[in-house]
Amino acid sequence: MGRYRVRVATGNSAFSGSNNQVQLWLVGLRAEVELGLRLRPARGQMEDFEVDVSEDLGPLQFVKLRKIHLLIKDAWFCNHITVWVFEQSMEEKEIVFPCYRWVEGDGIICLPETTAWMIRNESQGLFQKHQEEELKARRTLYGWVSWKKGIPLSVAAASEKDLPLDARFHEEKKVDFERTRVVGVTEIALKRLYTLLSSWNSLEDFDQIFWGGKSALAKRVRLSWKDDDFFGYQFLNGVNPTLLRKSSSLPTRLVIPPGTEDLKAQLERKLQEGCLFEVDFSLLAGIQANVIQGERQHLAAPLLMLKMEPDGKLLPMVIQLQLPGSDSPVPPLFLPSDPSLTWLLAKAWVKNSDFQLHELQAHLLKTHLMAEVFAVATMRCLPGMHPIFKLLIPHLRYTLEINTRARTKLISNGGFFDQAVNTGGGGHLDVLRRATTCLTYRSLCPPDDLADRGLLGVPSAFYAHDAVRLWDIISRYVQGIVQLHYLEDEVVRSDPELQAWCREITEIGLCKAQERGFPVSFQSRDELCHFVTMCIFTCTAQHSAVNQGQLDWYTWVPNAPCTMRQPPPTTKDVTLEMVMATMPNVHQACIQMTISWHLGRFQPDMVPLGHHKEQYFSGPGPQAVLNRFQEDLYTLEREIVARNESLDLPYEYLKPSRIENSITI
Ligand SMILES: CC/C=C\C[C@@H](/C=C/C=C\C/C=C\C/C=C\C/C=C\CCC(=O)O)OO
Ligand SMILES: [Fe+2]
Repeated sequence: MGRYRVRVATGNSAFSGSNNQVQLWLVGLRAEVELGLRLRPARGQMEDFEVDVSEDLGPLQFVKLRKIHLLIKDAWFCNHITVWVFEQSMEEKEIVFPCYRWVEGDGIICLPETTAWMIRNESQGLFQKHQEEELKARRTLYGWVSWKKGIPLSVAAASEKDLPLDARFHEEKKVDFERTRVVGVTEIALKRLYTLLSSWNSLEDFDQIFWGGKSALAKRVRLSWKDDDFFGYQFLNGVNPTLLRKSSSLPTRLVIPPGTEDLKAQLERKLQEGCLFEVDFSLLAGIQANVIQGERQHLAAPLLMLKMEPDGKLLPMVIQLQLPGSDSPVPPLFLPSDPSLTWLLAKAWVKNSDFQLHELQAHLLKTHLMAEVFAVATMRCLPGMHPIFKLLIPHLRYTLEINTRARTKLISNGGFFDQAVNTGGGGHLDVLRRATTCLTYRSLCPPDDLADRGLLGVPSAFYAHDAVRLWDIISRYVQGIVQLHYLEDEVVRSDPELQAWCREITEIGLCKAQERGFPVSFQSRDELCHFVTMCIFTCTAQHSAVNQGQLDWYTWVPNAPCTMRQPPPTTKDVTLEMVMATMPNVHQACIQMTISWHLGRFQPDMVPLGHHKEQYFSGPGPQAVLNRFQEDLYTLEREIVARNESLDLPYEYLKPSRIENSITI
């Protein structure tokens, strides 16, 4: 018995309130009581009321709530219920029941109090029963589907409309996304009209469409894209810093033609000096090129060799556009000393190839699709009261919807890849399949990946430096939360939901990825922390590193052509006509500009890394861990700002204030 003050907190997004009435129960260890209220929750409001309860409820464990509609169902977004307990001769006690979900229909929803997982063994099985019922319902809502064979599984949803309401964009996000889509459609139409009667036979003609959404750096790209140091810089700190690696030997595919022995000597000297680097696009070899409006497109599988200069500049030394083969046992090598248009076209082929592997491997597969596997497995295996659910859920916001939209608009039949990209038309799916077969756990963990690629400690590798710093900061945050909940390794080993989550990711979502280093169980807190750190890093920092740069590096189309309309050159005699016949046409270039702007622009409702408002945990312990996380991020922010001040090209993509807390675009 005692007096209770109850606070009902409603979400702040549009339509979060409800005209339906809400009924509440307090459920204690010894009894439960219906509060007899009929509340109409209002958007953004916290509504308090007090009740005297005659029964002895015992320690509160749940709040149950139900929305009652007379005529019209009106969904309600409940943030949380907070209860203050006034008991005789005891100071007031605050108990929080997190929700952060839509309440639809008229079913009863059970909200465990925030520390339930820690006391689950003393609750006469009440929490266990709740967890089982919750996961049963979630497994019905969140199903797996194989969208295309040979790539990670996705959420079962033909379009975003099929997703559960809790996975959908909130109104503000949806309106913004649709508005910019309309802007994009309009922009493409206007550019087509504007260029209908104009020429398209010089590189400067791309200026005719170089308006609309673009950044200051995009304007710099337009001026500097032909420069070799600007070209090389992008493999270190551009939109795709994932392919560059330090050479440990001359690649076997690099067949040196007779008469170019001095090139071989230069390469070997740079190798000996430890400053030879390479980017190998062999993954593209043999991929079927797209046919766009009846016009066959073309693909290459380049190898690029670069040298790291003492001043930190990375300069291209040689480009081989195709693998040696029976029809071309000694493919031509293109050099900086070649005629300028020849060398420019060879570099354009490298950047077109980089566009393919960036968008499909680094961006879609290694961030979006990985995050989707984490999201579906989390919803299917971890109950809301589980500490790893609480840790991860803020980093999974909106991901299922943006990925579903990508599958229906970008990489679908007739989508933008089919309309304007030379791996479109089905080749893009083969690239995804090949990339999936070489997707290792190590490649998703920067300390391992950058060590394997020889990029640790390289002064001008700003992505590498910032990625390792962020990994360490996120790792400390994860360890802080894990150590509050798993007091020893045995607790990890004996947590059935956690072990099921691990298996569901590796064996189901990633289609038996244990052969590529992914775990099928966690044997220690360290193993758990490493994996969860990888999840959060992938969903936040890594996506920021490979998504934001689309606006900067892809809107000046010649810097990263989305398609190539003629075969790669086999001689050094390249004319401007050949270059312009190869580069994307007006329509393809307009699509590239618009999509790059749409996907790379700053999201208006973005939540910066570590600054989500939802409070899934309560108490001083978790709050101190989150505070430390935010402090560490702020320290890194200041470090990066200070470093960037001395740079001609500041590296901004891993500035914590620019990293979104989840993959939403
Ligand atoms: C290869 C894709 C890489 C990563 C996925 C990407 C997510 C994209 C998700 C949705 C984008 C879908 C469509 C774009 C929407 C509008 C574009 C604007 C205008 C297009 C004109 C038109 O609609 O005809 O990560 O960011
Ligand atoms: Fe993205």
